[in-house]
Amino acid sequence: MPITAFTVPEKYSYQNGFQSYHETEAVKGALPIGANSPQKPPYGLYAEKLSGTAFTAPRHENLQTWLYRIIPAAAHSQFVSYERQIPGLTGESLEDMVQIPNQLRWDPFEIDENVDWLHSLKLISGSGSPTTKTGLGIYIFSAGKDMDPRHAFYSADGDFLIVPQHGVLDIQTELGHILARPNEIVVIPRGIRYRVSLPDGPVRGYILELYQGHFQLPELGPIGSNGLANTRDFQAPVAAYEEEANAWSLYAKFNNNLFTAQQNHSPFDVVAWHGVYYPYKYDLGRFNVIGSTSFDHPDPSIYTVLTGPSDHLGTAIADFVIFPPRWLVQEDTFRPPWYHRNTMSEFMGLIHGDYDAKTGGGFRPAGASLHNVMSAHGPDSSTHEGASNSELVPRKIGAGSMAFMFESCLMLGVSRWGLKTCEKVQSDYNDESWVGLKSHFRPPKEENGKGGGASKAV
Ligand SMILES: O=C(O)Cc1cc(O)ccc1O
Ligand SMILES: [Fe+2]
Repeated sequence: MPITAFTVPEKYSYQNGFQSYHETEAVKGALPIGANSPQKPPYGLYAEKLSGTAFTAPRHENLQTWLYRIIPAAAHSQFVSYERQIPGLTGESLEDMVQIPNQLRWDPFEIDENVDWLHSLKLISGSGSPTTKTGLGIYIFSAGKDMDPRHAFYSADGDFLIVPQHGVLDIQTELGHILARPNEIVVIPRGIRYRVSLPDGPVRGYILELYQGHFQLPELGPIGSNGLANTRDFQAPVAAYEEEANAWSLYAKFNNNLFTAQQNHSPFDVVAWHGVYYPYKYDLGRFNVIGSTSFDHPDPSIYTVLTGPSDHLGTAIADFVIFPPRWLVQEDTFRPPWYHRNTMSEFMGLIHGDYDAKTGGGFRPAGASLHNVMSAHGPDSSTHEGASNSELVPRKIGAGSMAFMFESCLMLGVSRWGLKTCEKVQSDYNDESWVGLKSHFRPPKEENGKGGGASKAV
């Protein structure tokens, strides 16, 4: 169910709509009328353009926003390499990742209470490169401290799709405030500066960074004009600003390295903005689930919330797919996911509850799994046993659960941190899940010594 019974302070006000043209002003009259860059913008503000696509991108893809701010973003010292190492982020690189066909599963990642959001980012998997704006990166975060009140961060590498698993993220962005709780997601597009504090204690979760393009809503095809994640349920912040002449540090993630620069004014000084390039959040409880009401288990693409398309229609660099609570009613059907091998790779996480393909207990909230290109997988043996014998009455599954998948057309590499340093890889994943699967093959008895081409194994 959507999050409804939660009162939020007024600073968290939102405007609704996915890639809708929004305009918002924290001070009435701060937006110029009928022009973007007048000789003197209202109230002595500077006009600044933020481009999320090429200037010349076609209109339906073009993502730009005009900001009206107290001091331009350019007013900072030169960036220098950030000397402090962030284990699992700096020092890891997409080029050094290993590609292996093994099915991988991770125990839950622990919360590190000693670090803030920025210092908690761990690159676990990915493919491509931010330098060529290709592919994606997958990160784990777990933090127990607010970011310093005068630190701000941005990634030049791509769009962050943040999946909180534990705790509340208070995200102050240049374009306004966003509060994100587990079962909600936040997208912070490339370049937007923000600061994360933790109003409710430690946090943990997953991030998909799209180095290429931007997230879109999937096509609905024969589903029609509504369904899945509905456009109006995406929420963008309203303009909020502060004016502060103190010493600030700015951190930039640039090809997965960190750089820092200094400035003497708050980066959160945008008084008004208008455009279609902005951060937003979405409550996964609002997802309208479509499913089979006759027979067979459908492809999980029916659960796609957002897609990061490649240049090939229907093939994603990264799909964000969820497995919400839903009714299963199919007749004469093996209802959990089938056994399969997929040309796409599948990285999965669990926000809370359980996942219907893995009842054996090894896939736990805050853990993860990776089934790479053509790596065979499917229900574990206990799930197979249960689902092949259960009475097929209508059944609600996943109450209180939310699993998700980052699905990519690319072969995903795994970082040194992901494979070794984190010490969470389960060595018994195959044994626990599939190696014990038994043969149930009972061919009909041969009549007159004829028929059947089966050879007997010796
Ligand atoms: O492997 C998985 O658990 C994810 C998945 C779910 C499903 O319902 C169908 C295919 C699929 O890859
Ligand atoms: Fe799968």
